[in-house]
Amino acid sequence: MSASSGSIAIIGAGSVGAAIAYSLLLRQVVADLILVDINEEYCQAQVEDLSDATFLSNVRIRQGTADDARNADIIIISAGAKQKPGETRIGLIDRNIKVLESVTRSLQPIRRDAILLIVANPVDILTFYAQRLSGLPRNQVIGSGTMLDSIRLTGILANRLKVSDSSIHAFVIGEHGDSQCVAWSSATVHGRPLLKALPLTETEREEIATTTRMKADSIIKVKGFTSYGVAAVTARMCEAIIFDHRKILPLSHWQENLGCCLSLPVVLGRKGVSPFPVDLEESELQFLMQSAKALRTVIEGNDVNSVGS
Ligand SMILES: NC(=O)C1=CN([C@@H]2O[C@H](COP(=O)(O)OP(=O)(O)OC[C@H]3O[C@@H](n4cnc5c(N)ncnc54)[C@H](O)[C@@H]3O)[C@@H](O)[C@H]2O)C=CC1
Ligand SMILES: CC(=O)C(=O)O
Repeated sequence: MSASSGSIAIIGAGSVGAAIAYSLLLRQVVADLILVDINEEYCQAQVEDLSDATFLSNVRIRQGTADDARNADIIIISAGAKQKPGETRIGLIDRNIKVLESVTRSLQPIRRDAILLIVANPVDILTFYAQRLSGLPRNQVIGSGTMLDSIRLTGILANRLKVSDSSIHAFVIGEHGDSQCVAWSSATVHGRPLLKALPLTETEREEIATTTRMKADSIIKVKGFTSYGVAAVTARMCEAIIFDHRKILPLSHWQENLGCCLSLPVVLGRKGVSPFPVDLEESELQFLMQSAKALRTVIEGNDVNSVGS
């Protein structure tokens, strides 16, 4: 299989950026990958290491600058601080908003049809500010959001049902963080309501939702970071964009009615995201409202208020 002729720039070549590059390289999503990092020596070493794997694909990988990145089809932002064990994603806001400001400034003038993918945390808040700072249409600035949580949830459910992950459609919605919730009412297994195929008590549902929500914390506690899951998720997003798959995925995007960015299912293709309606039960809607309120509180209560306004 050969890669499409496009290019993807990854800004932030740490554990996550390198894992994303590796996934894109193996999946041959585009012909050219550009890695950019403030730590140029480290970035060069990551490129050297990754280039030892390019014999498996037709992808070229190189170190670049913001000038190179601004002309890419997709620009991924994985630059920023990561959580220490026990720290919340929201706790990263002060450090990572500064990184985002500097990165988005360096990307100007940005290609008008570029898609900006935000991966750094807190991803929903940073997606909101990246929309403001980049000047791109909001549908072209997307956060990886709860797609990773949804993959984690699907894995648990598939295990219980002893079926493949791909037979299950189940979404985590809201914040990629503590206020997220599972949209149980819309979950299906091969088209059948999931709760019919797998009757779960309220307590069991709560346990599954908690395990899903806490998975990153339990990994970070031991190895200090997560990278492979979000890398696979980002590669899938890039494929959907480059090949205009119009895949329905739970991603962080602008919510006009809620005044913030959070995850609900959207259609993802070459032009970015477009809405896809989802039916939620009243209790799920309440959770979603609470999640939006939690995110708005961070935006309103922070001294990042003036960013890009
Ligand atoms: N959305 C998600 O599901 C996930 C998000 N993350 C987030 O991804 C981010 C990166 O995590 P890691 O790669 O583990 O951290 P890391 O510390 O390994 O790498 C971060 C990189 O960003 C670079 N950087 C910092 N400021 C920069 C700037 N102004 N311009 C260019 N590069 C800059 C650093 O030099 C470093 O190489 C964190 O915010 C983390 O919380 C991590 C896992 C999953
Ligand atoms: C770190 C993070 O956001 C995750 O693995 O979900």
